[in-house]
Amino acid sequence: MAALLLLRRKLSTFAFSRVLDDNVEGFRLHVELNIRALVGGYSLSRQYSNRSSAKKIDFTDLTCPHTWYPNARRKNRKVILHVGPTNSGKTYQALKRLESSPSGIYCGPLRLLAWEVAKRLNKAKVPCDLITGQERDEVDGAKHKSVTVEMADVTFDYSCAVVDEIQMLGCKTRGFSFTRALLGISANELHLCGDPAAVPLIEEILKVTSDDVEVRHYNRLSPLIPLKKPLGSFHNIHKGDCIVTFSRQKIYKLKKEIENGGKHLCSVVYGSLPPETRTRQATMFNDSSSEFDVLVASDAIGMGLNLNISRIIFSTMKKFDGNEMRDLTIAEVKQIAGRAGRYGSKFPTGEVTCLDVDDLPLLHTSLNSPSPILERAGLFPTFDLMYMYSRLHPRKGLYQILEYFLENVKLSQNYFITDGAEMLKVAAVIDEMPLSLHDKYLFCISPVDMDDDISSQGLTQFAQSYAKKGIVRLKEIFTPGTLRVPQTENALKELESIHKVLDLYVWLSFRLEESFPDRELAASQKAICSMLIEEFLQGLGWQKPIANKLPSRSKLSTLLSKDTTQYL
Ligand SMILES: Nc1ncnc2c1ncn2[C@@H]1O[C@H](COP(=O)(O)OP(=O)(O)OP(=O)(O)O)[C@@H](O)[C@H]1O
Ligand SMILES: [Mg+2]
Repeated sequence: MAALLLLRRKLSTFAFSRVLDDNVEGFRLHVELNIRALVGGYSLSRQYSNRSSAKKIDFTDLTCPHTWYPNARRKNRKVILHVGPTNSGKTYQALKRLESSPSGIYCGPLRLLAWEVAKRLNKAKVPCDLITGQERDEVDGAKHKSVTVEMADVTFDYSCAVVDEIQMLGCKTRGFSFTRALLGISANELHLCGDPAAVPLIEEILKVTSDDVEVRHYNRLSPLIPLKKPLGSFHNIHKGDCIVTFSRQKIYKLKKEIENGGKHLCSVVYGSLPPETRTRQATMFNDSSSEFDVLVASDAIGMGLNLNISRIIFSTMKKFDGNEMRDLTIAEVKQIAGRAGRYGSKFPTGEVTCLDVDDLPLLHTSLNSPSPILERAGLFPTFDLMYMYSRLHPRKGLYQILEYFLENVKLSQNYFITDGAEMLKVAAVIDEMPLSLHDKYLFCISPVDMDDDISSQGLTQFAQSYAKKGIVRLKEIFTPGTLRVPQTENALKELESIHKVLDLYVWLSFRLEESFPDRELAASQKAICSMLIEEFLQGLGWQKPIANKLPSRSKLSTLLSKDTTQYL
């Protein structure tokens, strides 16, 4: 951990899984602009102006979340649900509409998808910004935006909006961001793409809005064949195969094993890999002139992505979900299997199988069953509700406020409360610091991984410095020029964590610009981290000489010895 200095405070580890992505933009706009938000039919500003009547408001009443979005409620939105199996052209049709609209927004669940859509629109001469928690790639004259769903702006008026993978509104950690997009985006046309299992719930939720809802059903565009035979041995791997497994150790083990066979080089994609590395690994696999013709991946590839995969091979049908090992759900199996044989790709007929014969029955039954109907959508109290509540209870810290809301919240039958465990972990650490409620909240929704020691210590350090001095210089915590190519898998994990800390700095720099002034340095060091990780990945297993994949060693060492943004 040579690169991270002054990380003094060790945090206790928690058993919860990773929770929140970035949704601060939405919340901040909420605070600034949503003073007219309606709670249970009352105007919050009117009620709030009078303390005694404010006391009568039950801020934990979340039974009418559609009233939180006055802009969308003023519209008579035309909502089109594009539903069907994977690879049926749902996103394609919605994007065609987006492309031909005078202004619009695409909201996706993954940075990779937002990136793919921005690239596609710009290529089609429709200028499109790419906005994620840690990126603002603005294009001259753009009236379109491609964003990760947490960044959707619910105060802006669009001609057309697309929310992809809408069934994610049932996700226990990120569901509320999809619900917010569903209820809050103000657009003439709102296109929702996803699994048919979400249709009844969405229709029910939208009964209380004045939207017109139309459902369009799609069929698969090209066949997906579930094989009766398992792979059996890695000797049977061929070009275009993607082996799916769920732990990073297993990913590296499989990559080594396949590469040591001497026939194939493997790209890898998994969640904690820096997003830019994931993008490059996926691009390398997709590129038919590249020697990386096999993919080893986790379920990080499982949603909406168009990759040149001919066959998906499940190395296991079980996954650790933060608490226990469990079988993959029907929806997960279908999503992952659906990456094989994408229409219009090099492999238009897809195949799917397992490594082990014992796993085949679960694969086959999952592929033949409909996904269970979604019963409820995620919801989370908005910052302004918590803020109003805090004004009446000034002694309570953010932890107590969050806990109070999570325990007392009232919901209609269409909703469940999103898991607040990650936010509570952060609140427990920063509540004693002299920070405003809003700043504390901001740290709570930042993309910190509190289960990762280095990442959580980074957050603590940033919050402490910010509380004490109001300005956080990156060099206080990080020494540029000390990053090295990892030699072991542990060193690799450490580098991934350092990347997360740098990523957190960039994220904070977009929200507290003056207090986190070293965005460029953090971004350049992030880029170096991902190159070093890729260098490590290339050094694994069997080696073929590879031309021009990365900067040469000498170029890399020049990069490492000075601060640069050259590779951003
Ligand atoms: N009408 C079409 N003409 C040409 N290409 C198409 C057409 N429809 C779909 N495609 C292509 O087929 C592939 C799959 O389409 P798309 O990504 O829209 O499927 P999807 O139903 O959204 O799948 P998923 O559920 O996995 O997200 C994409 O590469 C897309 O560009
Ligand atoms: Mg799609």
